[in-house]
Amino acid sequence: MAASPAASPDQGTEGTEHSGQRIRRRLERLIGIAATEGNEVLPLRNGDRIFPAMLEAIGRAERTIDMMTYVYWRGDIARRFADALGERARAGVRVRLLLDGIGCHPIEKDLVDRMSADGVTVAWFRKPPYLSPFKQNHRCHRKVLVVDEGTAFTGGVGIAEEWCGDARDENEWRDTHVRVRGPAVDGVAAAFAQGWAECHDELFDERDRFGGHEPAGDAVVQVVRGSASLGWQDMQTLMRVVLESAEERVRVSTAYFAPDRYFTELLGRTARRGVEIEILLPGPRIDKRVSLLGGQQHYERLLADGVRIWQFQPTMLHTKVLTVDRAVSLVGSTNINRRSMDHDEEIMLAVVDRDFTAALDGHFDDDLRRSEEIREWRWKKRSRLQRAAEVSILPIRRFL
Ligand SMILES: O=P(O)(O)OC[C@H](O)CO
Repeated sequence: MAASPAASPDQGTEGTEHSGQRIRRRLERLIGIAATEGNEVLPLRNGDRIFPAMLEAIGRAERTIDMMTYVYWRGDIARRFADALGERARAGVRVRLLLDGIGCHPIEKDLVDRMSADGVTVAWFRKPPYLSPFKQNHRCHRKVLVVDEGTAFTGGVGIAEEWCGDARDENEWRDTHVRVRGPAVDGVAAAFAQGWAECHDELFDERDRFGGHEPAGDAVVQVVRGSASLGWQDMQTLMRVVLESAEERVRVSTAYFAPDRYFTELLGRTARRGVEIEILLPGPRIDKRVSLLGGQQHYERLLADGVRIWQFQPTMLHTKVLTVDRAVSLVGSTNINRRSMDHDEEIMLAVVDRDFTAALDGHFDDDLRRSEEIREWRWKKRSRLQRAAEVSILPIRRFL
């Protein structure tokens, strides 16, 4: 792990290790997926660090590149990825790119044609209109890159100009991605394989070696995949277990916060039993105001329960990160909304690592310095227009 550790003011090393181990075992038993040891997980903050790391890994690929994304839009960065993937395909690397049929709709068609001509196998995930209406609502929201079965990336970043830069102003979105090395790469690769299997006949070939992984670091990682479901699903269990296990502090930073009644109540209940709950959300620069409204209907209740809520001011906040008790971090594609919990294909890494968690908590502290807290007394005095807007989205809240 490359992050600089921050000593916990409230909890010593032993305490965080105990919390981490307890949450790890609960997750293993209740989700049924073993965590792996010996991983290196490197946090990457904003496009200035995320994109060079991804492009570097692509450039070094010798055998296989698998990439899936919900967002592949436009701009110079979109062309740079297409060039990098195409160059490797021309060099004989097997390159597979899975694009969500709705999320990636804005991609330039000639980029897709160019990549295909270079030998990249491009597949579309549930692309309308050749789709049953029952499937339209279930999108591939995962962002995954796996290179040579040994290096993986996941997190919130989309391949588009909006994500370039360092969150300095409204044109540079704030996001967090991670690079993973070690046995947890298999779980990330499986998240790609699940989507690919649905869209393409060939799942693997002789270029996949299926070798073992050398230890690459100290982090314990469980890879949790979420999939559309009518009933309870693993992503919901993951969130429920970490909230119910938290003893000291939970920090959430999420692009889209519109939980259902169950998770709203669970957040409130967790705060009422004395756990500090801090939620960081986008503010005036949010790209989808309707999503903000979906969460704002819950603010009054959450604030009354003692939950603290901030809104990030400079630009769109697009992160999907949660830390618990300075011991465990969740990072991946999952927002705290119904789309991520009920409808879409998601991936989240549960990372049991004190240093990694300290690094993400440090990012959170930095972000708070550029955020405004929502105060309960002021929120109660919000305008009638705002209240009416909150009510107006109720009929569509289950799709947010
Ligand atoms: O769904 P997210 O969180 O990946 O965000 C992508 C949005 O469509 C951006 O507008």
